[in-house]
Amino acid sequence: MGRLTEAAAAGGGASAARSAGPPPTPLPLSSTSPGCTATMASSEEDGANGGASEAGEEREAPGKRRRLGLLATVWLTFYNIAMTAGWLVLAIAMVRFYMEKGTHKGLYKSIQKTLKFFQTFALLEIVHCLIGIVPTSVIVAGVQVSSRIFMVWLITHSIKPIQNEESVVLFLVAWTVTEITRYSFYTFSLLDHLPYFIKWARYNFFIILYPVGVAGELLTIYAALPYVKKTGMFSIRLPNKYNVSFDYYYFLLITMASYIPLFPQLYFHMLRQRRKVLHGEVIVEKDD
Ligand SMILES: CCCCCCCCCCCCC/C=C/C(=O)SCCNC(=O)CCNC(=O)[C@H](O)C(C)(C)COP(=O)(O)OP(=O)(O)OC[C@H]1O[C@@H](n2cnc3c(N)ncnc32)[C@H](O)[C@@H]1OP(=O)(O)O
Repeated sequence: MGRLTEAAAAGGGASAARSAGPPPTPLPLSSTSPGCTATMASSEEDGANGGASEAGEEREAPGKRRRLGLLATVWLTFYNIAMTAGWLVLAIAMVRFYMEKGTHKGLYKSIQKTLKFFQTFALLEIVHCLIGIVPTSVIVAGVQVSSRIFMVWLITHSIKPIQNEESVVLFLVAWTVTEITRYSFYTFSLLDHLPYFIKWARYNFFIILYPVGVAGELLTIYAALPYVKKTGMFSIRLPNKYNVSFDYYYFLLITMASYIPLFPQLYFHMLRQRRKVLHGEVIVEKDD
């Protein structure tokens, strides 16, 4: 497979880029629903085919979206408004906490309920993709959401001694700014009144916020390692009647290592989306 990048200069953003694009390329992974794409490899596969996922299939997702149109639009509008509001509440709580206390110590504890609620609610993003009401790649959404859920529940919630680390603030701030921008982008897009600065923010902020967030996450996991090793938490030792063993410490090391191949894929995916949406480029996969 060779990659050909064309500047479409259509200026119509993602939707125009989609309609100008060629028929979808067969995907390396089969998808699980008509509206879902299942690869991180190319942006037009992620979004531009609108969900037609198998070779030779007609574009199903646009049809499906039309059929589900009203219900899907109402639900997504509600969902995005709720998520924007949730992350705004979180942002205000963090700013207020810091202004009142002058320290980040105790910040996580004070906002943890809101954070857990809204970040867990974001699992619905995988469902949205699986049922085909958004064309985002299920793998991209899955990696993004599961790494957040992992950070919230299996790291910061479970390992109290690391809750006051500066690195926690780092990823909290990166997540919060990102999500306010992202969900308001979706909301205004659905309402057909997208201010340019929100579109610009959605496809520019991540350039800094993604590495900042990932650095915060990795430093937090790193800070958790000594505690996990000392306590043996979430680990299963032999001998036991099931004859299985699991070491959470090594699991964390493997998770940290998995950022090396996975994060660049997410980052480059976003850079491709940025070129497509802000500069109207069409990225075309062609068979040699
Ligand atoms: C068990 C342990 C697992 C651990 C795994 C470890 C490895 C992890 C490695 C990587 C870790 C990453 C950690 C993340 C950290 C951070 O988040 S730091 C903060 C900065 N973060 C960001 O900037 C995130 C940016 N990334 C993204 O936005 C995502 O990749 C995305 C959320 C999945 C979005 O992907 P994308 O394909 O670009 O989707 P969109 O362009 O947004 O959407 C495509 C179309 O779908 C429509 N749409 C999507 N969602 C909605 C919705 N909720 N409502 C309405 N519409 C939606 C969207 O509008 C697009 O439609 P069109 O405009 O018609 O194209």
